Amino acid sequence: MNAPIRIEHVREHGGWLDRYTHMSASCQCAMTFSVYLPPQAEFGPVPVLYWLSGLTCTDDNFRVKAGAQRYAAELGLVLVIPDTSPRGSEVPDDPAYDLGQAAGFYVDAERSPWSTHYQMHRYVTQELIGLVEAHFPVRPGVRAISGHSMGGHGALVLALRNPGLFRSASAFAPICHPSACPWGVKAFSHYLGEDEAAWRAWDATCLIEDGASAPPLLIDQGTADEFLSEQLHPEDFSRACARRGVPLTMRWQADYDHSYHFVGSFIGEHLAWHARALQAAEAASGAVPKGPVQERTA
Ligand SMILES: N[C@@H](CCC(=O)N[C@@H](CSC=O)C(=O)NCC(=O)O)C(=O)O
Repeated sequence: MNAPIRIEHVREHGGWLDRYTHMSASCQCAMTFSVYLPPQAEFGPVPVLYWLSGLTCTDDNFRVKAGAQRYAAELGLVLVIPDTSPRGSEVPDDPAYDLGQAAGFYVDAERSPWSTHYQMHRYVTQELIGLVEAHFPVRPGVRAISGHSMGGHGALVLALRNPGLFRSASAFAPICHPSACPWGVKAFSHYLGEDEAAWRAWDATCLIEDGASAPPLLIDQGTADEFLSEQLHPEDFSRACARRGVPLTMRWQADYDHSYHFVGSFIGEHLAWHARALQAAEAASGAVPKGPVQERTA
């Protein structure tokens, strides 16, 4: 595995905010990601949190808008922030903001012309985790995941499809039931095809209904979110979790919208929650953690 090439190096909160590029075998194009290394990482490996961003984002939105690095520095967490899709002139795109580049939906596409490059699930769960654990000061297997909107859907689905890969998962205003909302139906029709039965393996609500096991889950949802009623359906996910006995901390945040003002207001609480969950999971298990190649078969 080739080492990623560092293209930015910025001092922040006593640590370093870096950006890297590398050739991705999964996505068959150059991919960019950011990493925040807290001060504690100078002295040895620390736990890591993967952040997945939403529609229209690159790795930049989270790192400049959420204010997470200050909390990561306090808690001793590495942050890994991938891009939201494959990129480049050779990568198929669509003029709409909710399909194609910046709208990868964290699935492994099965349909032409998308399937050659749009392998974001495999990219994050196998290639990126493998690369991070080979080249950065992270404790192998001590991983959490979080994300916003399309990235919240990604965080839930990656955790549910890959038991043991992440020890905790959280989301801000996630697209909880993509098979039942316009954003998800459009993306899944293009990336996965018209057979809706195949969508269930990429839909957090359906995965819970179909018996997936889950790490500790936390969701924050703003009550003034402009996308809430049409696109997000957190009540479907809550109901499925309740029916299947899956523990979920679902918090309704009065008057918050869908933006990074909302994410930034609660990111510190999410990172602290993950840090506690990672510590508890590490204390509870002496077992060798699972590697990135182990994946739930759909
Ligand atoms: N029509 C809007 C939609 C874009 C948008 O709101 N994107 C959100 C994520 S929505 C679900 O994934 C976002 O994170 N935007 C970036 C930001 O920095 O706020 C539009 O095109 O503007």
